[in-house]
Amino acid sequence: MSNPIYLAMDVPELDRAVALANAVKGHIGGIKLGLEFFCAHGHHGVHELAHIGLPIFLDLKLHDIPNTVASAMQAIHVLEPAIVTVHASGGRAMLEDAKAAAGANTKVVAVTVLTSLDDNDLGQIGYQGQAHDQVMRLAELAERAGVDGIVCSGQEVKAVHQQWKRGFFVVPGLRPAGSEMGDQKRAVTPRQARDDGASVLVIGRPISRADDPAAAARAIEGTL
Ligand SMILES: O=c1ccn([C@@H]2O[C@H](COP(=O)(O)O)[C@@H](O)[C@H]2O)c(=O)[nH]1
Repeated sequence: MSNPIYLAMDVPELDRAVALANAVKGHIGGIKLGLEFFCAHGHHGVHELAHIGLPIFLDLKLHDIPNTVASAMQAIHVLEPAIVTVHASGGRAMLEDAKAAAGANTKVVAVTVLTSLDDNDLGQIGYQGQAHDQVMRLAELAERAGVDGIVCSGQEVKAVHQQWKRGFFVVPGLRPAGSEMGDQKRAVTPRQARDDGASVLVIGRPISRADDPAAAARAIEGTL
């Protein structure tokens, strides 16, 4: 089985990002580039990291009207990303158009409820009920719309996996036992997420901010 760990490359400087990727590449299965990286370094930055030879996950969390999201998907097609994120709450038509515009080798995954939100936060933005129920609802919408899978926390992935057997599940908000939560609120360990059916484990700060990122990545890999 291939290594499910994707390193979240949330470092602002391109040379640091390349150095970090080179340091840990033997212990990860892919590289996740988010908004921070893409806004700073664009296509050039993606090419620089693609040279390392690992799959690239563009975590752009696209969320707009269907035509705009489809156009954005076409614009990043040339980068041949393995995975791209869109927001499930953009609605069914947006999800369908995003999938139709993506390349055949790109998985489109829909972000359900950010792992930095808990039930209380959801109440503040007007959602009734619990994060778990909202994730399940949006997972059903994503499956019907024909995208490849969803992004959810490790607290929901087992239930989603039972409901959507062939789905592709990206799980961020992972924390090895004893590490700092930071802004993550629905966190589990990488091992638990993997055991519960995660396809991809997104891990950032526990590796990128470690004194020895390669040792941290190797230690997490060893727990899987
Ligand atoms: O619900 C979500 C969706 C995306 N993310 C992203 O994952 C990483 C997590 O980084 P850590 O440092 O391991 O917390 C980060 O790039 C987020 O943008 C998420 O955390 N939750």
